[in-house]
Amino acid sequence: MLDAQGLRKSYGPVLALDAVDLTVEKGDLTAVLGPSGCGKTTLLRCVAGFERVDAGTVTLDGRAVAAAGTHVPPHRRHVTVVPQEGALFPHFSVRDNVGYGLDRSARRGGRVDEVLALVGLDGYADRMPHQLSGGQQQRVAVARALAPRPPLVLLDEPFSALDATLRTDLRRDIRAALRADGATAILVTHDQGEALSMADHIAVMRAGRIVQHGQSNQVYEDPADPWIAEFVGEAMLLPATIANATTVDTALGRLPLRGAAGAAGRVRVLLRPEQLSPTDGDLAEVTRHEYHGHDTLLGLRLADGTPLLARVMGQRTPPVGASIGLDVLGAVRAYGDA
Ligand SMILES: Nc1ncnc2c1ncn2[C@@H]1O[C@H](COP(=O)(O)OP(=O)(O)OP(=O)(O)O)[C@@H](O)[C@H]1O
Repeated sequence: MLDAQGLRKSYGPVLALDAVDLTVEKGDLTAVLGPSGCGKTTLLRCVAGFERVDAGTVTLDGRAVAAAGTHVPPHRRHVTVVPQEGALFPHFSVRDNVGYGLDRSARRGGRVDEVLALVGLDGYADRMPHQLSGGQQQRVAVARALAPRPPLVLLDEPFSALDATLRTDLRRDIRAALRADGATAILVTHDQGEALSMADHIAVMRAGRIVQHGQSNQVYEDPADPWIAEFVGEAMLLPATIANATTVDTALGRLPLRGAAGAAGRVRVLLRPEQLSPTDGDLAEVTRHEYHGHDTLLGLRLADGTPLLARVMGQRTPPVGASIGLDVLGAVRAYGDA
């Protein structure tokens, strides 16, 4: 549905996009995930047509909308945007906000009620925006973006102004609404949890480039480099020595490698806290607890001083000061830049 190739965009001396490629299949929700200032919003604006690209092409549903000598303006790209805060028309009812971009036959055909139901706002059509909570306003903004069945919906940090509890429900409901409507969407976020819980695919962006693009679980389990590993979740990078093609020696013993060993010799391996499971033994000392309700992060220290984290469920939490052994679950990814 979207094929962007070699996008470049500078603002004076700042290179905001540096040869960005991004493809999104029909019906897919792709998160563009990256830290502040990496170019996410610029990428959205180039796709939507609010910015002209300096180089590269954007093809939407088979049609070139940006290329050398071509710049199709935003209203002719038919892409819709859900901004950070809904930007609803304050003097229009919910129905009129959602129906704004629709022709008369679509409005009469019940599309407004259909998309309001999809976002969980059955019965709200006659309210005014100021009679809605922040979360409900964002739901209306999503309904409005879905209503004309655009080729692509762009969600620009749509939940960032909402509190944490509300965000969780909204993510789930908006993901379900996009899916039920068969929409193709890009979600821009700097929130790893949001990207992982909502998106089918994640494109990780750093300093104007997409540094990894894959299925969400792949990006989390098999990050392309240590920076991505640390950016998408809690990561420990443990010094290790390649033992053979399939295993590596670490302070936690010999561990199976995920993928090929690559370079021989000294490496670092990626461990996630949920891969470490406490057992009987005296490999590590528990130094602290970080309680999260559904689980606890244990701060650990190995005999050589190496700090580690293990994520455990409540009933198995060893106390601070305890000596424990550690089982490592699953394989580890090695990085050759030790
Ligand atoms: N209109 C502009 N003029 C000058 N520089 C800009 C402009 N818009 C963006 N930039 C710069 O381009 C770079 C990328 O900005 P962009 O807003 O795309 O990042 P972002 O990843 O969306 O950040 P955030 O998450 O903070 O919104 C930044 O260095 C930013 O300062």
